[in-house]
Amino acid sequence: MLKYDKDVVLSSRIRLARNIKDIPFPTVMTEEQGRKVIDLVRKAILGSNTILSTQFVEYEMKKLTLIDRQSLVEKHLISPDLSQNTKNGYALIKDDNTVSIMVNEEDHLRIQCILEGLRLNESWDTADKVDDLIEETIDYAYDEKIGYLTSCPTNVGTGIRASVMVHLPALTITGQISNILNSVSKIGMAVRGIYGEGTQALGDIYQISNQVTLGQSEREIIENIEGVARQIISSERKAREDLYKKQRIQIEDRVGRAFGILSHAKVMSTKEYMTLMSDVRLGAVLGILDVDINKIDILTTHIQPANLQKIYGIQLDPYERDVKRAEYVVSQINKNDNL
Ligand SMILES: Nc1ncnc2c1ncn2[C@@H]1O[C@H](COP(=O)(O)OP(=O)(O)OP(=O)(O)O)[C@@H](O)[C@H]1O
Repeated sequence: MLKYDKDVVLSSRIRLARNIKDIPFPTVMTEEQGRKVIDLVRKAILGSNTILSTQFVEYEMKKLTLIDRQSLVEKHLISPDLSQNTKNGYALIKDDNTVSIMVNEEDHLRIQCILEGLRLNESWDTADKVDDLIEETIDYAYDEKIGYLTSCPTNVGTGIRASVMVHLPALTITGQISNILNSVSKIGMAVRGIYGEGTQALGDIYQISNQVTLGQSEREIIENIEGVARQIISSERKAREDLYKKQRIQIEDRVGRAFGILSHAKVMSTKEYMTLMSDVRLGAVLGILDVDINKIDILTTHIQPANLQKIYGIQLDPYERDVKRAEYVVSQINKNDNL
């Protein structure tokens, strides 16, 4: 069994939405108020007397190139929305990339902690600590009865979104996926694509999170998502086992073909990579291929458009990117010790 159920769960994320008392929400605040929010958050973290003050790096959206901002999105360190806010968007990101504090997104603060595998409780503990540190110097907009006040009513209360990013190739191949996702939606969970709201589920990867933030404690919300994640993990594992038992040749053929293309292609779009990667990841978990899934997951981040251009250090048009992507994937796949 893989550590933290990584055969199915790529990562766990906790994010907290917070606003500062007496400053209007980002949608209606002035530029000066936006600046003030940044100053307060900087002081709360970088000016604190804790080890955290030395571990965070600041990123001001307006000072970053489009590729740099896009790369942060591709690494899940900031949201697509924040990357587009070149007026007063700002982020503090921990040097090990596990914690990001997004400033002037939909709310003044979005604190997120992402860890590999199924580790929602650990992510919560970390996000909670950062939240407490900020609260030492900042007064949050908080109502005794309702809880934390947020820009969008769906986040009011605890302001928490707990999510898991899951890889579900076998449920997809066997056609059980729509039933599973429908039942998940029916019990009040949101199902999103790999880059969050409004994005596609590329590579059979889905993000499942809570919709409700009010009337339940943070721990209860986390327990619910964890419970759903555990059920999905066991359904996916069962589907993988059944599939491999009943259609051994077909699965080996599918995995082998995907690996063949990934190791020999000359031109490859992100979408094609994601489809093939899903089969190779499945093949690795089933033991058909001797490939480390941690390395596949790193490769999946590296081949995204902005990250690829950062790796090559040049700006590339879409076709050039497809050529370089194929070149990069082939070099990494064939580097056996590395993959
Ligand atoms: N479990 C996860 N692992 C890695 N990244 C995640 C995970 N869940 C969400 N993300 C990333 O966080 C970013 C924001 O996602 P999303 O829009 O779903 O969340 P949100 O900011 O909490 O939502 P909202 O603004 O709707 O309240 C996206 O880039 C998404 O890929």
